[in-house]
Amino acid sequence: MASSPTTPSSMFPRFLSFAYGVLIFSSFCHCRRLQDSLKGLTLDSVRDFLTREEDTIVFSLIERAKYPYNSPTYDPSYLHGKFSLVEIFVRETQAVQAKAGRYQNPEEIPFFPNNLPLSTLAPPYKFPQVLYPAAASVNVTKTIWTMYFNDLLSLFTTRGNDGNYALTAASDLVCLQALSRRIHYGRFVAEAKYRDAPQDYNPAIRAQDKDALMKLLTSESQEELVKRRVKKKAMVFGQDITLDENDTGDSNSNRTNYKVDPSIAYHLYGDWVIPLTKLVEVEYLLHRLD
Ligand SMILES: C=C(O[C@@H]1C=C(C(=O)O)C=C[C@H]1O)C(=O)O
Repeated sequence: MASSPTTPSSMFPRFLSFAYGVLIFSSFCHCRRLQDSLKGLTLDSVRDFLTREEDTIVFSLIERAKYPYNSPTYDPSYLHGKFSLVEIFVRETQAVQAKAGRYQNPEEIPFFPNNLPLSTLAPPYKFPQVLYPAAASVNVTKTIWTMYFNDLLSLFTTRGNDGNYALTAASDLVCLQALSRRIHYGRFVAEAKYRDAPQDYNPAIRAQDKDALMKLLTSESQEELVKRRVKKKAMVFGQDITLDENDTGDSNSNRTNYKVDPSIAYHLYGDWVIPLTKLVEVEYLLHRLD
């Protein structure tokens, strides 16, 4: 028996139910995305954050590289006291920032938490609390401080002294804060990874097995991508721009002089930023079942 012909009018209800289905499905996806973005915590969203932080870090290094090393900034004897100019600058600036509410945001961690004013001028803001409270206090600011002054600074500044010590200290603080925010974001990365696969992480957490945790959270391909992208950002953001007489500014020439050597940016990430982020991830996960 021949089947009845499919007329446009008989297709219409089918089309409607199909469209309705698509609508329900897409609003379900939208709700999921909305929930995720409200929780702010998917591996994609934390990686987006880290990508944006790369810009801040590369720009902060470029700004610091405007000044030579300026050693009196770091030498306590320059002020005839116990502290260097940079340490006093950081302590006092962070105290002002604490008053303005900077450390209400769980992404922000001060370098010198003692001596910060207890009250803030800013009324409290309800930042999403997505971290596991017992694990949230992981803190590697001391390691970042030592790494920055002992290993990093001399790699991307020229030798010399131009007297701009206050500007130098101000640029150092911006670098330190950007590095610290990125590295301590490892807590959020770890939380996202844990929520994706608690069954994979729980045995290693119970055994307090740091090596197993390190293995679970490591993605070598992602690390390579990050390092190459940072190198490229240092090339693009830090190139000297010169205009010839007839240059409209549209062409991409003059890519040879960089304000910060792109391979230093690559190694900064490979040798310090990524390993410290992973250290933070491991330390966070060790307390994820406390
Ligand atoms: C941050 C992550 O975890 C690890 C650390 C990475 C980093 O610091 O860039 C990259 C890949 C992972 O080995 C991630 O997976 O994105």
